[in-house]
Amino acid sequence: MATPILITDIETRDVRFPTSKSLDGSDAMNPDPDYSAAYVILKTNHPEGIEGHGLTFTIGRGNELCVAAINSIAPLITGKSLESFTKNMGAFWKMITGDSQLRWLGPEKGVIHLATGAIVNAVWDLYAKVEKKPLWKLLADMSPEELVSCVDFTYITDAITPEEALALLKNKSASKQERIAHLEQNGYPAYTTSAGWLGYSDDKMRRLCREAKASGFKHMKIKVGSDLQDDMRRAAIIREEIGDDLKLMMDANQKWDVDEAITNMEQLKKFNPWWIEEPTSPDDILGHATIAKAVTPILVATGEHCQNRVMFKQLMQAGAIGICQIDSCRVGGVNEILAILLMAAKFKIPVCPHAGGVGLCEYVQHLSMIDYIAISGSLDDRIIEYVDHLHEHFYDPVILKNGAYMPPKLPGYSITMKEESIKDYSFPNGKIWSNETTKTAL
Ligand SMILES: C[C@H](O)[C@@H](O)CC(=O)C(=O)O
Ligand SMILES: [Mg+2]
Repeated sequence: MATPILITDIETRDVRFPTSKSLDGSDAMNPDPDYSAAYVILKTNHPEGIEGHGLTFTIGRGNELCVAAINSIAPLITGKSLESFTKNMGAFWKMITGDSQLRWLGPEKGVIHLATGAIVNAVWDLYAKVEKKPLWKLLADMSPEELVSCVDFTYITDAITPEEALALLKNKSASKQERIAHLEQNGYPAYTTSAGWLGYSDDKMRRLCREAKASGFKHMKIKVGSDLQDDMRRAAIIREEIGDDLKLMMDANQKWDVDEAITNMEQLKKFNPWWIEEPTSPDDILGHATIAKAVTPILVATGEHCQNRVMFKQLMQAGAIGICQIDSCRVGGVNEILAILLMAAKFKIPVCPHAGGVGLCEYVQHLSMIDYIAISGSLDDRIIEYVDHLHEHFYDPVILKNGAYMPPKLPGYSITMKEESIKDYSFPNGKIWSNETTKTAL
């Protein structure tokens, strides 16, 4: 009998990139983000030294809280075998989120859930590396029954039951190989946000629009929500650069009240946006429904701050979203994402993941691919966000060809950061942060 693979130790790191210096990632609500990762490494006794890596994304201050929360969850998995989790991934997830004392900190929301995302994703990374498959392939090779068993249906059976999920997956099962072949040939379509960060000058925006168009993107997103006149001016510049053929999306990052969102979109609709993202508070389900009704045919998109599957369920049931933006670590990792993908497929809502952050592009490509291969079976109105920052810090960075994500080939969840990067960007003592010029510039 093979020796069980044990999780022998868990290491955590606080890694921060000073992106606020160049205003990369800036928006109306978050004008100076430092893209950061609460990073976790699962050490094992695997003979080849395989480790599980995961991260949860924050924008700087407070990253240390996520690291502390990861350390609080760590004893739940330390000393246990990988197999004890993988034999029933749904039970594994319930064990993590159901801890009777930690649960009080959420439940399933906020810092503790962000930390859950990092740990759960690290376990999936380890699982995929041990199986020598990229995560999307590990999931694609699972039977419908195995996929369903990864999901905790607690609180969502009024929207989808395990039996319905199974039927949905079985329906797509026979044609999985065709879709895998399509992805390997053409990739998964992407859109870029990199031209439209709020802090960029008009000249920079114009240059980046031209570059993005030349590299094959058919969709672009800009930030709105600061000052309406400024939003109109910037939208006009972008439309001038990209023409009428490319799709334009707008992201208000929760800046508006419900009525304000409706009146502002009345003005901004002249630029023909495909969707308005996070028009108001992420917790306001009925507010989103009101906006969605008022701004149609513009779609309402949200999800990057949607804390769990229950909120997604309500957004879908209320007809409040036209686009579902899963976030790989805001909710509790791969298991909960599968629950959301299944509900989105049932409600026929396209999933276009959020990826504006460090490592999020690396993560979400796997999620959209499994959605296409095994769950929704469709690419219609589905695109993955791409931001052109910090990929050089990962061992297996995303590969885009002609505006599409190519399926990752290396085993794991593509989230392993280079040791040198972890060391240099560790906060507050890494080289980058102890360097006086960095401090002065911030
Ligand atoms: C602070 C982040 O960069 C945020 O603006 C990302 C985002 O809203 C998106 O990518 O969408
Ligand atoms: Mg957004």
